[in-house]
Amino acid sequence: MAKIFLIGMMGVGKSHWAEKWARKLKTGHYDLDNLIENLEEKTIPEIFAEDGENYFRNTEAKILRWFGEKKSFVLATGGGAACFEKNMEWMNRNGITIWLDEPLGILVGRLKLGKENRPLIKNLSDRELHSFIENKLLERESFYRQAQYHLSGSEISNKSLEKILQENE
Ligand SMILES: Nc1ncnc2c1ncn2[C@@H]1O[C@H](COP(=O)(O)OP(=O)(O)OP(=O)(O)O)[C@@H](O)[C@H]1O
Ligand SMILES: O=C(O)C1=C[C@@H](O)[C@@H](O)[C@H](O)C1
Ligand SMILES: [Mg+2]
Repeated sequence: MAKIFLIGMMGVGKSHWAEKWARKLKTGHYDLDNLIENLEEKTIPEIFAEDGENYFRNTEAKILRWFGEKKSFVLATGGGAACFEKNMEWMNRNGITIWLDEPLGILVGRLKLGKENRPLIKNLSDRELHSFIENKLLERESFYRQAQYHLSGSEISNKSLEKILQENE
């Protein structure tokens, strides 16, 4: 049984790995962004546009705390979740936190193809996207660094997950 919180920048692969790793661990796989959308019955861009980012961040923090009760899961948080409402401290007290990290070029390349569902980058040109992500990484790094584990590039693997789990048995 493991309580795993995946954190890191948008596009790094939190949703992708949460699904894979939950299947491997035969446990529940959750995505904080999807849970917010289901609760609000709106897409994330709609929530940002109609209710504002503050409302989104409050809802994100509230739903995150549901995981205090759960015994086993892999949760993909949203890209900003670690950086608001003392969420990082809370996750560190309530499970294993893993920062997934990829070089800027990889993030930008992936995000170019997936702007529509991400309100913070939806209206940016490709050139603006590059500097936006670069600045956001600088702004957020001090939060992400608080995670118990930091996996970067090729370190993001099943093998690393197994090692982390062994250390936390
Ligand atoms: N290791 C990988 N190899 C190739 N493509 C990947 C990999 N990880 C993620 N991707 C692709 O990159 C895109 C972004 O991944 P994903 O949605 O998992 O990111 P995220 O960290 O959950 O982002 P967000 O914070 O915006 O929810 C997706 O299209 C996904 O399929
Ligand atoms: O990096 C962010 O602030 C965000 C990332 C996404 O996962 C969503 O939570 C939302 O688009 C905001
Ligand atoms: Mg995601």
